[in-house]
Amino acid sequence: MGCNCSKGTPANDTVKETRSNANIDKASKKKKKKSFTSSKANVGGSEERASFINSNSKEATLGLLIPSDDAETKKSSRSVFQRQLTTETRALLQPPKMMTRISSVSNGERGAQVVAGWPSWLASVAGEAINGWIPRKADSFERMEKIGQGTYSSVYKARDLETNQIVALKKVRFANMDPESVRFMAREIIILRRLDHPNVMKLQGLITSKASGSMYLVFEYMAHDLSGLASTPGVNFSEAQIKCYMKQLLRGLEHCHTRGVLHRDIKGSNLLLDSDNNLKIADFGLANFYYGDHHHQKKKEPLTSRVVTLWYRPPELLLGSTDYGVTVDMWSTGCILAELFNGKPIMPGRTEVEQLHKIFKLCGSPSEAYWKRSKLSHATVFKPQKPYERCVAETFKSLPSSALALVEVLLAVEPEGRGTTTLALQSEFFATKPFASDPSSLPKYQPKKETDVKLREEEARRKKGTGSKQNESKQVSRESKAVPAPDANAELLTSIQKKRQGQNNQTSMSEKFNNPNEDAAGFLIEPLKSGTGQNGYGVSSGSGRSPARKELRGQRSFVQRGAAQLAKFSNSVAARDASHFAIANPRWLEDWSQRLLVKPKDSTEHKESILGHGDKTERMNYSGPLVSAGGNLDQMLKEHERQIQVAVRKARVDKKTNNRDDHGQTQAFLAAHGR
Ligand SMILES: Nc1ncnc2c1ncn2[C@@H]1O[C@H](COP(=O)(O)OP(=O)(O)OP(=O)(O)O)[C@@H](O)[C@H]1O
Repeated sequence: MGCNCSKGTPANDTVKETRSNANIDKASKKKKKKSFTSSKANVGGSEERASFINSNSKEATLGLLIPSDDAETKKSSRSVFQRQLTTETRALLQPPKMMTRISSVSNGERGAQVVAGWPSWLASVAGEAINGWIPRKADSFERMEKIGQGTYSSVYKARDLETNQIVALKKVRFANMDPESVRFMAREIIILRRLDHPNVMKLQGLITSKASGSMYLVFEYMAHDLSGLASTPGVNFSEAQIKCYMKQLLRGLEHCHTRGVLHRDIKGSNLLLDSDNNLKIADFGLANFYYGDHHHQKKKEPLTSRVVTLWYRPPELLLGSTDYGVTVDMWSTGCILAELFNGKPIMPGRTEVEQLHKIFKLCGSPSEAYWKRSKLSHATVFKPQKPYERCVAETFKSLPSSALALVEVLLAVEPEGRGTTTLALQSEFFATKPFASDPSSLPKYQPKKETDVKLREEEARRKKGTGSKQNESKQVSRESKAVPAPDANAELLTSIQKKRQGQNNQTSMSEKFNNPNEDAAGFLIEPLKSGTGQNGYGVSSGSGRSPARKELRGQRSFVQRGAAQLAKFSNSVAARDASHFAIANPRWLEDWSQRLLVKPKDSTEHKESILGHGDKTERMNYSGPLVSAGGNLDQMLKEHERQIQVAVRKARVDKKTNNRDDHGQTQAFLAAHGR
């Protein structure tokens, strides 16, 4: 039989309530007695010390050191990158284990932070995120090329001159130190500092200067991401390899959940791989703390439902749930598992409505009992009149039975059925042959990330002289590699960005990010040189001779190459089955019709506050209705369908005239909807 994780509850995902802010205050009082002296750290690791002299004892109490209680870190011979307080002081300053809000620190503490080199704007707004750490200096890194562009950050490759290690620097810039965006970043930092696991990206340090309005998060450099790797022509994952990646993902997630953290944006491009195939969960920009079920005594604060990239977003979030837990990450994990076998994303929806429809078509619609007990805010509109049958088994009949059993559990349409990471790790999938490969036994791949794929495609297009506009080509490449549109979860983030931009209307943020001079401020810039192989990443190294290769050859490959292409535009959108949806509440009808058709351009949409909780009121804002209020859902969906068809026809014409590839259909559709 399949795995035994169908009835799990998040029992293992508990977190202990630990220290209170009182401890932090205590620590801050201690700190007040101390003063800094500067002393240059030696290059080379363990001997390095940034002195922090206790004025009484003259003892060095602050060192550049590996957390001494971190066996894992030591074992992996990671050197240390962030100057930290001693173990004792650090323990006192640790963020509380179950923290749901970003609390401010005392004036004394803030003062100490400023003395330590943090800018006061940061210390005052995000004191807790930087507690116990002192900033690294930009000039202790040699900055190399830009390797990624996120929604609110740019990522650079760099060399840490103190350790000679290659790192990734994630640059977050704040327009006028906007407190809200600083707090968002602080939440990410606090969460990252809470986590310490080989399968979770470790925050190694922070770079800032007193003057600059930006900040860099320092991470270990990772050569690949799972999404980019999976879509590489010629790369076929074996079952043992898929198990290897899934095991690491589940272990990393188990750690997050145990520490009370929901990732809320699990997708292939956020699963980074080093050259030895070690997987780390990255990008905690949407992550938040949550209360497990055992915290009933505490009033649960609502969470926002506008998280998780659309293709990986579970039905309850699409239905407006604000009371959820680890099960949202379990759903995304199920999508990834099926995708790895399938060779392409399994539910590439373009709108929330279409996404929900795809989910119902594949996973069936929830039971009557679920609709009743869940009281989801959008249920009145989206409860189908006739239930949808589940067809996961038929759809994925080529999967090994133990894999299918796990997919069935993880993609349970009702969240309670999805179990936990711990249960998934105990499932038959991991207990049956072929067992998960050891990461280091897998082939070494050329460095290749989703962003590399995009860049390469854009470059190829430029060479071909297709003359397509930049943003169009971005969409093509995104679609062509079956990567979800980045604005699929932009609802939450656009407002942050808008805020930043709004307060700095001379130059757009992206212009600033792309200005090499501005970006380079304070860094030693790498001299132009060829051959990055010395940096120790992915060189295809005769892996054909390795035992892993033999093992791979003997195994079935599940990745259908052609499938890694564009999830092609299809007319079978929500409109097809519009009649399934009950139309009960005209207000929701109106909201959803607008949501379906209108890009939330000027949106201050339903957005969780930085304290980690949703707004008390359901609030959605739109740029303006495209359908008249009071229209019925059938009409609205028909209109949607019509617009899509017009867009498709237009794309076909464009394709002929512009000699573009067939991804143009999607571009045209996106363009028609103002995306
Ligand atoms: N440690 C790392 N090593 C190598 N590349 C990285 C690393 N961290 C991030 N990147 C690259 O930078 C890109 C953006 O990073 P990240 O996803 O953390 O930023 P973000 O602004 O939160 O992005 P998003 O818009 O996806 O939420 C990633 O897609 C990834 O390719």
